[in-house]
Amino acid sequence: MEKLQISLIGVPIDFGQMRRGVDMGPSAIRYAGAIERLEAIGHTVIDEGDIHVPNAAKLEVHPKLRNLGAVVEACSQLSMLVNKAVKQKQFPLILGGDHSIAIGTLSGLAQHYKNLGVIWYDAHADMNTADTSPSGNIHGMPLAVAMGMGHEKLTSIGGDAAKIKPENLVIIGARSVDAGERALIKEKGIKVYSMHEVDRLGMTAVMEDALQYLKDRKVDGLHLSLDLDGLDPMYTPGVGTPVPGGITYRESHLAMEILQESNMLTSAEFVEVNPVLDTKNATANVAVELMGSLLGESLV
Ligand SMILES: NC(=[NH2+])NCCC[C@H](N)C(=O)O
Ligand SMILES: [Mn+2]
Ligand SMILES: [Mn+2]
Repeated sequence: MEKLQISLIGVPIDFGQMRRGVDMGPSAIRYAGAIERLEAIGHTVIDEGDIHVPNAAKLEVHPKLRNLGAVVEACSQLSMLVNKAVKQKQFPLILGGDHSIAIGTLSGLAQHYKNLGVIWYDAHADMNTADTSPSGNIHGMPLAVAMGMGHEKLTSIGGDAAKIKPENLVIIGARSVDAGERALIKEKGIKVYSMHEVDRLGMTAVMEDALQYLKDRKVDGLHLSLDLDGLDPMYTPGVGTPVPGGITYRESHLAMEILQESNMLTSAEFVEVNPVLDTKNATANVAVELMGSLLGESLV
């Protein structure tokens, strides 16, 4: 296995939604031993620390985009850091924070990867715009923004062009999809392995199929965006928008191991860990264990 230079970037933001506390996610994941775990595999970790997240109350507010100004600021900074890491041939590993940060991550990656593949491991499709969102929460919008849809202040971070192509995106674990998102998935023909497919085909087939699909698309990089609410809340209770009937702990490790074996992965992010809602840091612990499987830990 290739030993990586991992650029670890924390994004302590909870402005993309309403449950306070997810801004403590990066600390919780660090306390759960992320760095030690990655170093034990043989990787080098360059810890960039946490980016500065400005006070939302002092920045632009928008009736349908909660804390717009703060999210734009944080994502712009993150985009630059991710871009810098990729330029230096490092592997960006981003710790959230709520899922709005993926706007910054994908923007930074898109400066380099012109045909980026994305695996979105999540109970949700995160593909709303201000017009379709039931909540006004930007953490439910990053995929729409990355495809070039949504408020100009969000879509223009790191350049106006769309950051990902709809046909290079694979969603795994979906089970709570809003009407507007469903319409967009249909319209764009986006590949979704919902819980139905996970149950029916099993995780091995889902992952092998997903990776073959992305290989056929000739992607030049592969990003994993893992929302801890993709797993069933019995394993990861510390998330702001839990949805029952999720992916199991074992299926998730298997998915990470298959991703590792593929040798395709070029970046990853772990989001929505909310210590305030967690029990004994269980969710951060799962995040770190999954990082281990994803980045080459072996059982024997
Ligand atoms: N990253 C997340 N946990 N997203 C949850 C989004 C929930 C819902 N679809 C919304 O737009 O508000
Ligand atoms: Mn989610
Ligand atoms: Mn999400």
